[in-house]
Amino acid sequence: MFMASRIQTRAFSASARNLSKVTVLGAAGGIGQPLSLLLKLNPRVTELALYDIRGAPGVAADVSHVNTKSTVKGYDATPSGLASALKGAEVVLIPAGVPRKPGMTRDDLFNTNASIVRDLSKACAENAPDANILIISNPVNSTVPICAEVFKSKGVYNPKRLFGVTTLDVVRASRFVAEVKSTDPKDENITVVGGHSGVTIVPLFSQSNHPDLSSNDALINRVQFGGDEVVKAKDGAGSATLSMAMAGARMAESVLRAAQGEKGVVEPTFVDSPLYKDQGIEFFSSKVELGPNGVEKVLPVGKVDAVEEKLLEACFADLKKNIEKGQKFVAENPGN
Ligand SMILES: NC(=O)c1ccc[n+]([C@@H]2O[C@H](COP(=O)([O-])OP(=O)(O)OC[C@H]3O[C@@H](n4cnc5c(N)ncnc54)[C@H](O)[C@@H]3O)[C@@H](O)[C@H]2O)c1
Ligand SMILES: O=C(O)C[C@H](O)C(=O)O
Repeated sequence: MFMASRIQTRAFSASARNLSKVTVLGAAGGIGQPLSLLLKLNPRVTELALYDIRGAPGVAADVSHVNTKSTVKGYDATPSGLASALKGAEVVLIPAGVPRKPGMTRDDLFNTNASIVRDLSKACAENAPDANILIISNPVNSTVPICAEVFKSKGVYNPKRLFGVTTLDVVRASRFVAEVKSTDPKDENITVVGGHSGVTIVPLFSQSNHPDLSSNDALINRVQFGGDEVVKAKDGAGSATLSMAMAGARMAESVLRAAQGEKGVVEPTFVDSPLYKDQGIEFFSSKVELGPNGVEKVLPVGKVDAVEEKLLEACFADLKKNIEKGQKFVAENPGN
């Protein structure tokens, strides 16, 4: 009887039993705090683990008073604190790192954020090798390949479990289109593919309810450089945090829905992708069907028009460089 119940318990994954530990690395930051709050409000999250190099216990104490069922714990900024925050996690969100100031590109963050993401990825590979890793830290086009290289070096790389969070690009696209067309953003489903910076962000309006918008240069530019609007308005105090928290929480919710057995969950995300590997592009953001094992299926980009064809060409050139820069960084700077 005892043996039978043990075997039965093991037969169900934590997710199938709806026990989901979610960890945020960089939890005390501009994104980390509202993201932690939104995760605390998500009934799919049963345990919330918050880690930062400063301030995570305080954020955890605060968020823990929200009267939802999940437990919340803030971890000390020590290697053992980080390891404990990660052990048993099903989803790890990483918004750790510095944000842009006006005049900077996301690539200008590389020198600081590459080593932060490398070191946190190492901790993930060692303590939560089977977790779904959701990378928010910029430049996403390079930090996701950095994480992949670290997992490979530890022999635990599973391309189905690594996601660059590009949700904010589709959130913005649907909002901006709704402003132009006087519609409700919830009815606007805009596909955005490529990467997450400048011209690597490619909206495919020809596939939307408004194919005419694919010749609207101002709108294309707004989607590609939407992040700059916020950086400029914050005037040195950082970049998007609140809209990003919403987008990150949506991505985490989708991963958990799929993990808990829901079929047909589709999100745009920057993943190890077969779509343009023949052109040397190893990672690409497109619609991805999620499942209990992470990436279930990378969906094709579909039909694009002549304008979008040109946008994709410009995207490929930059994206390839960004990806290779991340891979080279880990090869030359493996860290401890
Ligand atoms: N993917 C996207 O769409 C998207 C959107 C917005 C911002 N971002 C990026 O997210 C990152 C964070 O932005 P923010 O506004 O929250 O910045 P922030 O400076 O407000 O917060 C970053 C947090 O990371 C923490 N941190 C730094 N190094 C760490 C480490 N080694 N381990 C754990 N925590 C560490 C800091 O202490 C800080 O609390 C930036 O790189 C930004 O460019 C990405
Ligand atoms: O613009 C930034 O630097 C932050 C983020 O990538 C965004 O798109 O808002």
